[in-house]
Amino acid sequence: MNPADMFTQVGSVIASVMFAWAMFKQYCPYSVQEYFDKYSKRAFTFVYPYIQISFNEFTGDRFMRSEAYSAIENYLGSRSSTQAKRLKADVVKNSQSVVLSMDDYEEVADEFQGVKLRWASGKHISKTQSVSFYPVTDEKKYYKLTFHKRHRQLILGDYLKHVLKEGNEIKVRNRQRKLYTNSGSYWRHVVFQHPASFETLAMEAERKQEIVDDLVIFSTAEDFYARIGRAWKRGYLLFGPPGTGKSTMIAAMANLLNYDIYDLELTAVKDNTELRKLLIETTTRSIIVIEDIDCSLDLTGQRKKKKEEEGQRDEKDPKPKLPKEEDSKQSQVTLSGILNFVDGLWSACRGERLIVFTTNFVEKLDPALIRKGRMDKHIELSYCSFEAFQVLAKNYLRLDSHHLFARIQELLGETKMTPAEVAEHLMPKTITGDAKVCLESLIGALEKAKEDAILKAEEEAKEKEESARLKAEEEAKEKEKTKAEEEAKEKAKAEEEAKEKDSSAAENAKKQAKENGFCDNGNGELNNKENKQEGFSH
Ligand SMILES: Nc1ncnc2c1ncn2[C@@H]1O[C@H](COP(=O)(O)OP(=O)(O)OP(=O)(O)O)[C@@H](O)[C@H]1O
Ligand SMILES: [Mg+2]
Repeated sequence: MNPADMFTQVGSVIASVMFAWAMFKQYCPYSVQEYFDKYSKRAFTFVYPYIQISFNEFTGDRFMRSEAYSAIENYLGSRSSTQAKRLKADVVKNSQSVVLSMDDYEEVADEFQGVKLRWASGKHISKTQSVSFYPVTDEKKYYKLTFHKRHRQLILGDYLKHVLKEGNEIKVRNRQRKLYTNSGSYWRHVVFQHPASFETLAMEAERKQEIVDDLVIFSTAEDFYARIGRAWKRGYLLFGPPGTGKSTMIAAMANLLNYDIYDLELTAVKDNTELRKLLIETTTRSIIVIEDIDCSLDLTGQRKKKKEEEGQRDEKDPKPKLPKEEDSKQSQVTLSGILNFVDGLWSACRGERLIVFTTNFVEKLDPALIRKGRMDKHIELSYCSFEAFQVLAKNYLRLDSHHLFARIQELLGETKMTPAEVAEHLMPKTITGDAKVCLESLIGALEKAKEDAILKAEEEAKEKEESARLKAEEEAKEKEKTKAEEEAKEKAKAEEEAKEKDSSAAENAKKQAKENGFCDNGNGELNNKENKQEGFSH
């Protein structure tokens, strides 16, 4: 048979089969067709030696993107770039790099422990159109994994675990980190691009290393936390005066661990329920930050009576930004709400999270809030030491040593200056960026700060002396006054007594006179009765 005849015959066979199929579809009852369909698929599966698994892009009814799907997408990215012919490109990491993934209806092969398998991408186009308030996706993408059934155990176990792990790692490496802030009960985000790092953080090297080790140990200790039955969370309390690097350290932490930041503004949270909702929406590998927790809420006073609070709050204390519960309908977050928030985080949310509180006044916080177990590590950030200054000098001026360093070391030992202030003096002062100018400016500022501190101390001592003198004077005056009062009292008493004595003497004399025959003439004079009688007779 020549090829032309063969093609003609094959063509006529195909045409006949298609005609028969069309007739079958047209005239056969629907139930029979369904029955036929079901059993033909079963017969096919019986002889077909491969297993297929589909991973859909969306799962659940809330249009949640499947974590498995995105992990597979990342995992297949590197394989697609070498195998697939049609690729999709996406820009990540602050527009600095391009990530490739396979386009729809592409196939790539993979190998795991000598077993060959195939991944294919595809999509279902939904025919139903629903009118909805929310955007509806008509395409439902999926990845399909095909492998021989004799490798079922290996693929369903180790291989899929390996794909998800590697995919998630790639995702973390490629993702643009985000800085979330809450506006009411929702989180809004921007791309997080803070250049702070532990290398540039001005701090004693030993303490810095301790913090870095603590963070790294935490981030790699998933199995440890699971073994000891603790949630994979850690709380940090950063405290110290303004400008000592608390916020900078948080950014450095996020950069070190590749975490997102959730900056929680408590004053914008309506109540405890809203707080809980925000917490639940946070994602894994993130740092939840509450800055200036002492100002956000009057957390120290919530357990005390209102009057006590008002009496105890002095002028130096920052006023609570948040009105009290009864005064405000805007925010009713309470200390117990915060405690539940932290404990809820510890128990309710899967995955690794850090929670960081910052404060300028650690002594004002309720001990319950910062106890170990809630805030595991307390880190004090204080005034600039010479070691911290050396880090700043290296960062700002690229200087390891300079003859002016000795004077700076001496001055830093004698006066207090925050790293923020020191850093300000190290900013370029001339176009040529002369380091000496900066160092001299710092020395000038330190000397002035020292003088000011001495003057302040003298003034304070004077004020103290003056107030002691005034107090002594006041006390002496008070003493004199009491003495004079006591003397006057005694004098009055003596006079009273003398009067009483006189009057009783007069009374006695009167009595005596009466007894002797005298009477009172109404003028206080005593007349003899007999004399009177004589006068009448005349
Ligand atoms: N330890 C430090 N190392 C490097 N830079 C620092 C350090 N401390 C402060 N700075 C510099 O000072 C600026 C202010 O620091 P930062 O905002 O971290 O202070 P803070 O402790 O959070 O202050 P506040 O209590 O007012 O929030 C930063 O932009 C940073 O450049
Ligand atoms: Mg800060």
